[in-house]
Amino acid sequence: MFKVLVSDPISDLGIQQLMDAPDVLVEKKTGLAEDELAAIIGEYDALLVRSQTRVTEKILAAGTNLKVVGRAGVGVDNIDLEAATQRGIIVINAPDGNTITTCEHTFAMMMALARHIPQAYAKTVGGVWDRKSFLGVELRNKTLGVMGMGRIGSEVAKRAKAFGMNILAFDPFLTQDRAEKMEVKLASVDDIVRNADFMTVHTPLTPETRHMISRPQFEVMKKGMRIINCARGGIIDEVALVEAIDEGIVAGAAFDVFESEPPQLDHPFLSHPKIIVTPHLGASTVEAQENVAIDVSEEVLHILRNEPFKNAVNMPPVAASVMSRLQPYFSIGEKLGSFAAQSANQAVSEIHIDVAGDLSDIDILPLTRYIVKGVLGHHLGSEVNIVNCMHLAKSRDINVVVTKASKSKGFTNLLTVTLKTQNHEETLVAGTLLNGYGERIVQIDKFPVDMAPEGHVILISHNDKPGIIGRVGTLLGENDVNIASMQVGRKIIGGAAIMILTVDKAVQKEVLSQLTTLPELNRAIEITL
Ligand SMILES: NC(=O)c1ccc[n+]([C@@H]2O[C@H](COP(=O)([O-])OP(=O)(O)OC[C@H]3O[C@@H](n4cnc5c(N)ncnc54)[C@H](O)[C@@H]3O)[C@@H](O)[C@H]2O)c1
Ligand SMILES: O=C(O)CC[C@@H](O)C(=O)O
Repeated sequence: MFKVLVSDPISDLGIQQLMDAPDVLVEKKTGLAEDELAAIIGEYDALLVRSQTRVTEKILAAGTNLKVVGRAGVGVDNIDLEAATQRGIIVINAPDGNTITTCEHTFAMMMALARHIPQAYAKTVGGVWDRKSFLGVELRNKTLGVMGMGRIGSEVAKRAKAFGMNILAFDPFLTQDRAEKMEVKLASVDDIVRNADFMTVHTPLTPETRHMISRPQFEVMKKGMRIINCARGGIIDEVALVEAIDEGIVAGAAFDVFESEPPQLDHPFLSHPKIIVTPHLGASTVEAQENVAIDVSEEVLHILRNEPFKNAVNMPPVAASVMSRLQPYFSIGEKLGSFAAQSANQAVSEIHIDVAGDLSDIDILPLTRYIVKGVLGHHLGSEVNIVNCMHLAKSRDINVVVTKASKSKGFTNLLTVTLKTQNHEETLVAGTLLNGYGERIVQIDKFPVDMAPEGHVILISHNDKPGIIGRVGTLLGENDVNIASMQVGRKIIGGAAIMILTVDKAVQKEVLSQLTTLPELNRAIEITL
């Protein structure tokens, strides 16, 4: 039974599928301090948060059973990603579910800012009928600068067009082609600052975007600019903004987010007549909260059940079309890695992965990860997973080298894993998926073989001499080891050979030792797949 802790308020409807899952127990404990959460997290396999819980290194270190942290939302700045990656904890988010909601909030803020809605409301309900102080501006024919044309920025631009606005857009990944398709004008930060009437930011907060609008930008800014931030506090320099409003450069600002949340009571935004604020409500609609909770619950279930998942923040994204081609090879890839690691008898210094066949034209990094996980998993056990395997390999000075080729010896795809040791020994295992037969190992070192990689395998190296197969069979029989299948591979008659036996149960160490005392037999090891 998997235990899932929900530590922030998350829509019940959204997590219903987790609550209904027969193999999952969901517990809700919100408002816990770091120490309280660290004290109990060890019991849980998954943690579900919104933005309130700070998932710190301390909490992740105490989460000895933790496999996944799910963030019901986009931003993961409340989660220590590096600490999670080092521990092999997958961090997933729900990037799509609140896009429209946040875009609509941005629009609500822009319109409220243009027409002074909050200030006018406050006066009206306070008994003052003031029609003079709140002269607004139209959006039509105004220029809107959008910084960050990702999911939310693009939706904002689309709606702004419907309002008759002209759009200047800046995003390092926005091409001229895409800008034309979206009917926006590609611009620089400087163009926007100098020419827009309204400006809205939709970037993540990164070292590069932190204070991307600060004193130097305010100094050249078009007078009367109105600024909206429904992305992350800190993208716009709060202190410089207040100064720019007071100096008459900026006409007003609408902020949903703050550099530090919640802001202190004496934060200048809270009392400034030209600044309107909401308490990080961008994603707060019934629909968005359900969407993100549904998305994140689905992913958590996949991860707990060892099923393929997407949206892992601490792993590079992979297009669905690429994933569907790679996925069938994950299991054989991991088994090849594990087989090679069990077969190598020295510390590994390099994992060489060769992928030949029709997978050679796509990015095979996810498959590489499964193979590396297979190699490291033999020694590191459950500590290693596809999130931390590359990091673990690097931290152990194990070089991962990947090569690709289009020719694959007649197979649709042939995966070859070669482990190199510091004293230049090599262990090679190659495998494939055979139509109608499933996973096969087709080569071990220089020997062509044909075996299904499963269960307990005894791998013997010997000299190709008469009688050896009989002696091995007799010894195993005497020790109650039942042989399910046997294969022998050799390159030349009488030369070096290998014998691969699949047996019904694990073989005792003493039996393997006895095997090595047989004449002409050089090595006998057990490999479990
Ligand atoms: N207020 C809320 O409740 C709320 C809700 C959802 C998302 N958000 C925030 O909104 C922001 C945007 O979310 P999204 O889902 O659109 O993300 P996204 O990843 O789809 O888009 C972000 C875009 O910013 C661009 N970008 C990165 N660095 C940039 C730079 N230096 N200059 C210009 N553009 C840059 C990226 O190329 C990308 O296109 C994020 O910060 C997210 O955390 C806030
Ligand atoms: O309401 C929330 O959980 C925060 C939403 C938002 O900031 C996000 O990053 O998804």
